[in-house]
Amino acid sequence: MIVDIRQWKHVFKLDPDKNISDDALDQICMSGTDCILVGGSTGITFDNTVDLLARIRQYEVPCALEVSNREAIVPGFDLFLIPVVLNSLDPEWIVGQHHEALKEYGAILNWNEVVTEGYVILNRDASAASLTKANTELDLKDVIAYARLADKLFRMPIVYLEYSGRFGDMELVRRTKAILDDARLFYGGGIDSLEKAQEAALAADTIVVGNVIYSDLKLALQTVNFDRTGR
Ligand SMILES: CC(C)=CCC/C(C)=C/CC/C(C)=C/CC/C(C)=C/CC/C(C)=C/CC/C(C)=C/CC/C(C)=C/COP(=O)(O)OP(=O)(O)O
Ligand SMILES: O=P(O)(O)OC[C@@H](O)CO
Ligand SMILES: [Mg+2]
Repeated sequence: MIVDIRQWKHVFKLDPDKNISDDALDQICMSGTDCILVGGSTGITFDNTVDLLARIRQYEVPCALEVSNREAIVPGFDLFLIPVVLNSLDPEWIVGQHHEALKEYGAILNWNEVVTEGYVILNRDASAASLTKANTELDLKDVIAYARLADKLFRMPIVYLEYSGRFGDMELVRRTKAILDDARLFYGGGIDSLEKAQEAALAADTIVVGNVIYSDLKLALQTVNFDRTGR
């Protein structure tokens, strides 16, 4: 399947380390979201990723893997999204893991299926922030410089402002999107209602909805229904 990230406005992120019933998965996959992104920062294994992929593949919705663990690179996804944590203080999460993975997969992978994400993690309480030793004490100028670094210097197709677990600063998101020329701005964190989805969708290009799927499925499903015409 050919998938174009530039068409995505709404994405559900499913965590292979969390349980989801068949009925809930059915509703997520049939919700009208643009893509199911499979990923998480901890507890991701080859087995739980394969299991989730097999279940999602019963549906027509595009399905991408956000690679967070070299042991859990599973073939068969439509696309592979590769996070690079630009504000990590540890090179392991900027190039280290990637370097190791390319020793194994570099010669065989289909580069048309690989998309790099320039992550800026802004919630210091997120597990991804502690795992990657992200410097989350950033002001607007810092974030914009990281966004330009991703967009102009490294020509990454995605800048991802990550507040995982908390709803972020929409003014910062809006101002970051405004300086991007080519990259798409992904926003994720704390979207747990239609109102927040609407607000985030006005500020970013693509909104990512994760945790609320597991805490309140009904509210999660409502996030798909924001007005797409005003942008
Ligand atoms: C044959 C075949 C399968 C071919 C394809 C092979 C392929 C695509 C190879 C890619 C090669 C490559 C360069 C791989 C990169 C390897 C890798 C492990 C990179 C590191 C990625 C990284 C920086 C991970 C750190 C964690 C992170 C930023 C994860 C992103 C997702 C995220 C933030 C999820 C939030 O998680 P959650 O659990 O919800 O967190 P909270 O609890 O805080 O909410
Ligand atoms: O889980 P939430 O807080 O919705 O965040 C979504 C996503 O950005 C996590 O990587
Ligand atoms: Mg999560």
